[in-house]
Amino acid sequence: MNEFVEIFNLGKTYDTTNGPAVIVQQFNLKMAQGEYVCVLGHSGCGKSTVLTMVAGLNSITTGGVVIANREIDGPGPDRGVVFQSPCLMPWMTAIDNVLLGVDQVYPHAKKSERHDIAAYYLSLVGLGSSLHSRAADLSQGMQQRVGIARAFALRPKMLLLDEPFGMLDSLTRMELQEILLEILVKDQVTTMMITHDVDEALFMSDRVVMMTNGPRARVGKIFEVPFDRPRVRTEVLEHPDYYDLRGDMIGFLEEQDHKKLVADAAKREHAKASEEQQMASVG
Ligand SMILES: Nc1ncnc2c1ncn2[C@@H]1O[C@H](COP(=O)(O)OP(=O)(O)OP(=O)(O)O)[C@@H](O)[C@H]1O
Repeated sequence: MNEFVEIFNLGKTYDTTNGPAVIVQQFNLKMAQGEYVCVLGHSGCGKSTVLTMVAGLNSITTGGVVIANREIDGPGPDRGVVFQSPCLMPWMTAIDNVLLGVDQVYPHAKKSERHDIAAYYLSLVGLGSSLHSRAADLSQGMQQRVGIARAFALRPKMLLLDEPFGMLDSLTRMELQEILLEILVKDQVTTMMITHDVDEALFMSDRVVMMTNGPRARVGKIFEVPFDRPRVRTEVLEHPDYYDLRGDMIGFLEEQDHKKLVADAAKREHAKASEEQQMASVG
C-alpha cells in the first residue's frame, strides 16, 4: 500500500480521579491516499479519542501520526474536522462561517477569490441559494452542510468526521452521505469517519476498522469493502457480499459484548473474593 497516513502505536491515557486510565493502546493503522476508512466500535471504546488525536486536538500519550511524510504536532489546515454538531457562529451567515477558516488558510488570496472558494463549496453541498442566511435560521441538516463545506473549503489533505450525520433524520442523512462521497471522490481526500451505523460504514468506506472494547482499545479487525465506486445505494444493498459482511461486523461487535460481560463478571468475582478475604482476616 502507498501509505499516506500512518498511525503507529497510538495510545491515550487520561488522568482521572481514580488514577491514570489507559483508554487506547497500540492503535495501528495505515491509510492510502484518497482512502475512506470508517471506525466502528462500542460506545465509549475510544473512537473519538483516536480521531481527536489524529486531528491534533487531543494530546498523544504514546506513538504518533504521520500524514504525507510529516509527523503531526497539534492541529493544522491539512486536516478538516466535522463533528456531530457543526458549532457555527449562529449570528453569522453561512458564507461568513465558511470564510472564517478560508481567510485563515488563504490570507494572501484576494477577497473575491476567498469568497468564490466559500461559495463554491456551499453550492456543492446544496446551499448555493442560502449563502447569506444566518446560521441560526438554518435547519440542523443545513447547518451540518455548512460544517461540511467549511471543512472542504480548506482543501485538507485529510478529512476527519466524528459521526457527522448522527443528529440528522434518515433522508437528510442519506442525501448528505451521497453528496459527501461525490466531493470526496472528486477531490481524492483521505478520510477517517467514526460511525455507529454498520450500513453507513458499508456504503461509504473502502475499509471498516473495528475497535476492541476499552480499556486499552486497539484495532480488533479490519474489513475490506469490495463495492465498486461510484456507489449506488441499491446496487450496494443488492451486492452478494453485503449481508455476509454486515453479519460479520455485527458478529464482531457481539463478541466484544460477550467479552465485556465475562470480564465484568470476573471483576465482580475478584472484588467479592477480596472482600471475603478481608472479612476473614478481621474475624
Ligand atoms: N478528557 C477525558 N478525561 C477522562 N476520561 C475521558 C476523557 N475523554 C474521554 N474519556 C473517556 O475515554 C473513554 C473513551 O471515550 P471516547 O469519547 O473516545 O469514546 P467513543 O468510542 O468515541 O464513545 P461514543 O461512541 O459514545 O462517542 C470513555 O470512557 C470516556 O469516558
